[in-house]
Amino acid sequence: MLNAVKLSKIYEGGKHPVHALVEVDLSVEEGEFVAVMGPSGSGKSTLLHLLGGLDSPSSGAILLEGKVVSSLSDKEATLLRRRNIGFVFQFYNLLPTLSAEENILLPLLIDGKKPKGHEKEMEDLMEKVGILDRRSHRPSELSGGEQQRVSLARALITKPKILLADEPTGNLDSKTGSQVMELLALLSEEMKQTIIMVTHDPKAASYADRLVYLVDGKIRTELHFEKDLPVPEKMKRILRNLEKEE
Ligand SMILES: Nc1ncnc2c1ncn2[C@@H]1O[C@H](COP(=O)(O)OP(=O)(O)OP(=O)(O)O)[C@@H](O)[C@H]1O
Repeated sequence: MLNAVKLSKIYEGGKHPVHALVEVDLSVEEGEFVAVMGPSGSGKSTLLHLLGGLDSPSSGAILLEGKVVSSLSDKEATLLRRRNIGFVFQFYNLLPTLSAEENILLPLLIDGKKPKGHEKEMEDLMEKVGILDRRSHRPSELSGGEQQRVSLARALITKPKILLADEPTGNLDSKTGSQVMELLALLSEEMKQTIIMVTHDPKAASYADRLVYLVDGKIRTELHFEKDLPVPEKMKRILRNLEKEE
């Protein structure tokens, strides 16, 4: 589904160039749920931004379903993002004046589509993420967990090939965070949604199928979890890996 080949990013402009990513190779299968962890400054967000076409690499390539997407014009990259990539962020990024359902339909409007034909999809999605009874609420009338569910539905309304999540539980309490992670795991398992998630939280990472651990812009370790391995067992392995790194 998604391949990064010798992906490097150098930020120029400061006193010294920063080598944020150094020849990273990564292949993600359809329906796979990958967690990316690593110390602060190890290149996690840079990787996510490059994979999502928000920034371009200094060298190397990104292929989406075999097609090179890392050297597109700005216009092409915008269309690619709109139609193939869903984003979820730590602070939800919902528009405060719009209701939950208006927020969810926004990506379709931006893409010039009429929301009318998508009512059923939207309702199915709202039901799936558990906010159907909150459809008319504005973000300020929703809890953090509910807002994150709205932002998840908004990211999925365009049926993106890849869902990219940057610290999706970073602003949630532990219980609400676990509920959101259960939802992501369910989406990957049942809807074959491909997900790449950056997180600092070992518990959140334990819901993924694979952990990619970055250090100094390179993949230091990868843990592949067997299917159906319980979350607490995955967490033990992740914590063991973190101990080894520290
Ligand atoms: N726009 C930029 N210009 C210059 N340097 C940058 C820029 N963005 C990131 N960097 C640097 O690149 C390196 C990797 O940053 P990145 O944000 O990808 O790390 P991260 O692992 O996501 O960190 P954190 O966990 O703290 O969010 C860091 O040294 C950072 O200071």
